[in-house]
Amino acid sequence: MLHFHNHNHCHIPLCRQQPMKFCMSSVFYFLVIITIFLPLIVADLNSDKQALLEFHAAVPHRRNLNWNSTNPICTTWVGITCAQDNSSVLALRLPGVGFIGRIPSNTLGKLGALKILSLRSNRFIGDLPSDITSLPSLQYLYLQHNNFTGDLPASFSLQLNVLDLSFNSFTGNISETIQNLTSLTRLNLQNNNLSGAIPNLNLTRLKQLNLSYNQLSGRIPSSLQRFPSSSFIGNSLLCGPPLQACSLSPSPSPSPTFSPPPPEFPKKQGSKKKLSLGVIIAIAVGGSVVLLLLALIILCCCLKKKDNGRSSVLKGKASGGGRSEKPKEEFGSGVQEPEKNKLVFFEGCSYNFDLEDLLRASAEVLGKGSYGTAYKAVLEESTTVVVKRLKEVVVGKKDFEQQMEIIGRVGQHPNVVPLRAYYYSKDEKLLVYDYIPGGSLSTLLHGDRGGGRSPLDWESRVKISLGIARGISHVHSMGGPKFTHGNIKSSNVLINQEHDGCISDLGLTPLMNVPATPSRSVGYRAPEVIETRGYNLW
Ligand SMILES: Nc1ncnc2c1ncn2[C@@H]1O[C@H](COP(=O)(O)OP(=O)(O)OP(=O)(O)O)[C@@H](O)[C@H]1O
Repeated sequence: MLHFHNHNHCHIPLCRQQPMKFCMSSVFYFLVIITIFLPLIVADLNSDKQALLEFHAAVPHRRNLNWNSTNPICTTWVGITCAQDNSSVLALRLPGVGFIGRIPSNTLGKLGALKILSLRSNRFIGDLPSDITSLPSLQYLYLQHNNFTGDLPASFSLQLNVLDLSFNSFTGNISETIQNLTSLTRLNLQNNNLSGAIPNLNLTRLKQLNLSYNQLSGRIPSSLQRFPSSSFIGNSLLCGPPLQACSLSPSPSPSPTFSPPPPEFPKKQGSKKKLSLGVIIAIAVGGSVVLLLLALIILCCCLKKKDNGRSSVLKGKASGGGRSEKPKEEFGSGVQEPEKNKLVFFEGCSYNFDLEDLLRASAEVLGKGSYGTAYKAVLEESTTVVVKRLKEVVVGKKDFEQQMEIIGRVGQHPNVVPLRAYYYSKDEKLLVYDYIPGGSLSTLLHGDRGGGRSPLDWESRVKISLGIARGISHVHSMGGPKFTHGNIKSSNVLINQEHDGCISDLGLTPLMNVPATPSRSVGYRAPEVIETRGYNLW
């Protein structure tokens, strides 16, 4: 790269003839190279840092990001992921941190190695600088749920894998340049003000497309007809499969072939028949009955919807496909004051999402326990957590927070599943744990009773039991004299990557209105002694 040998000053014969001079000139060139190129090696991170500081200074925000020029960027700055050798910033994830305002160009657009940019759920306004969308290494761009305006940028990084600009106020056409994004797997532009025709996007890797709720018009290109109608609904001027067929005659005069025939009203003049009184009464009675039935059905639907309203938290995206509802509508009173009711993260937790992100995540029910329902929630790439939705919490906010503080502190042990965050409001109490992919000891022992199941060997049982014992011992030594796990059973023992047992769900009993099991709150008793409902013997 340096092409040192091309510089005629130090070709080999000369060096042989003048060894001393050669040495001196070598040292000189070496120093020159170091002086010139060493700063270039670290320049990447420094220039990234500078660009981030400029962005930070220019855009007001609510949450403290700890972006202090004296702190190391890769380890202390919130939302930053660096390359392994700390040479550059690879990901910037700052969803829901309360940014308000425009993104100035020449700030984030200078992060030359950036692969992931997530600025979802903030309050950005104005144009999206094109230097961001065309960042050369950018693969994932999440800018949904902001208030960007102006035309969609026309230049995009050719590496883009995911482009989500949904729920903004972008105007203008969808640029044909999107056709060049051959790596694109997900394109979400729903709920903007985009207009014009959809370009023919022959993108074979594209798996998810959402252009719904814009003002797009014309025929859906054949290359996109493989997507469901939910990808296009809410664009009244759009036609062709999978939506309704296009009218062949665009002229205002209705075409006899393709326009629906006008409704046939009885002609006053032409009709000479008069209805008898009996028929009129029958129609009136029948009509009233139908109306009454309709009213009843609507009432039932409304009541059912209201009932399901609260339990729709975290279910919203589980089915995928259609237009996603705004979480505030789903969540009801629990998020009416987002400033006050926020997720509380414990110290040392590297997660960086907020309540809205959590509610928007696709979720799957893991199971319903005595304390509530556990969901597996998949946030952005590589972030999977378990959200436990507590029911029948009987203590007030202060006691709840105190107990959380103890659980958070006690959970710092390899054999305890750590509680990462919690959320408390009048109507909603959520706990966020790491997702442990190994599943529970209960499933390991009792799950899949098909013929092919081999029982858990003794070595594993001993290892898991020792892990549980270490976890419990730690809980007792750290939690103080009154703090116990309170609900030890095999579904609350999860198997970590080292095939070790980790206890979860500790310390919840004092919060709940669980059926009276007298000895639970005062200390550990074997589950088969105190458990009044079904239990698993291991
Ligand atoms: N952090 C986690 N990672 C993976 N799976 C989990 C996690 N937490 C809970 N689970 C699993 O989710 C399911 C439901 O768990 P949950 O704790 O809600 O109910 P439970 O353990 O059956 O009863 P209880 O509410 O009395 O603890 C269980 O199968 C459990 O093993």
